[in-house]
Amino acid sequence: MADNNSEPSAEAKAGRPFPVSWDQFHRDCRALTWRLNEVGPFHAVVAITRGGLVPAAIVARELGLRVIDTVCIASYDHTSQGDLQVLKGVSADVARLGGGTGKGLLIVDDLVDTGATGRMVRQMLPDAHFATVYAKPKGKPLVDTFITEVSQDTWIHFPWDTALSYQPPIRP
Ligand SMILES: O=P(O)(O)OC[C@H]1O[C@H](OP(=O)(O)OP(=O)(O)O)[C@H](O)[C@@H]1O
Ligand code: HPA
Ligand SMILES: [Mg+2]
Repeated sequence: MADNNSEPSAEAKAGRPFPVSWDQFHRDCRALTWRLNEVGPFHAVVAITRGGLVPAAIVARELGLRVIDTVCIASYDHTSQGDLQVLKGVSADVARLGGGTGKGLLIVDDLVDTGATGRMVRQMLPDAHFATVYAKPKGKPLVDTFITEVSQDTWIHFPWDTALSYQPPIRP
């Protein structure tokens, strides 16, 4: 935390860190796919970029899906949430596969936090199945299938955003 007169650091604002390794992420994606396998079959995967690209690749591999589209949305600059920007919507081919409402399509993202991103994609594809690997309580009602819930004051550190570094001992 910074001194009394200045803003708390981004890390402090983000609360508890929850680091996720590549191994853990892969295992959680596989667990998600086992659940999705009970719900499908799906015509195609729609990944919410960029974070959804990594689980979408793993889920698509496990479910034997080769049609993968993206919805490109940006809102966070590291831990600061800004206005949502839709940079690209669903492609015409995949929208047609989902009959215009997303029926039979699988939307994948790494997590829901406030739910703002998920809400926007649900408006585009109301009948699609929405899956995330992690969910915080505010966003959870928007998701059809997820694997791990973390508290709202937790910040998930994904392996593609982090690197191994020295940690000082708890007792100096
Ligand atoms: O539920 P919300 O509060 O909307 O937050 C969740 C979204 O935030 C992150 O994306 P971000 O906008 O950081 O872009 P990125 O995927 O490119 O990192 C994350 O990947 C989710 O898509
Ligand atoms: O907890 C989070 N971790 C990484 N990116 C995020 N975007 C929204 N919430 C998070
Ligand atoms: Mg994202």
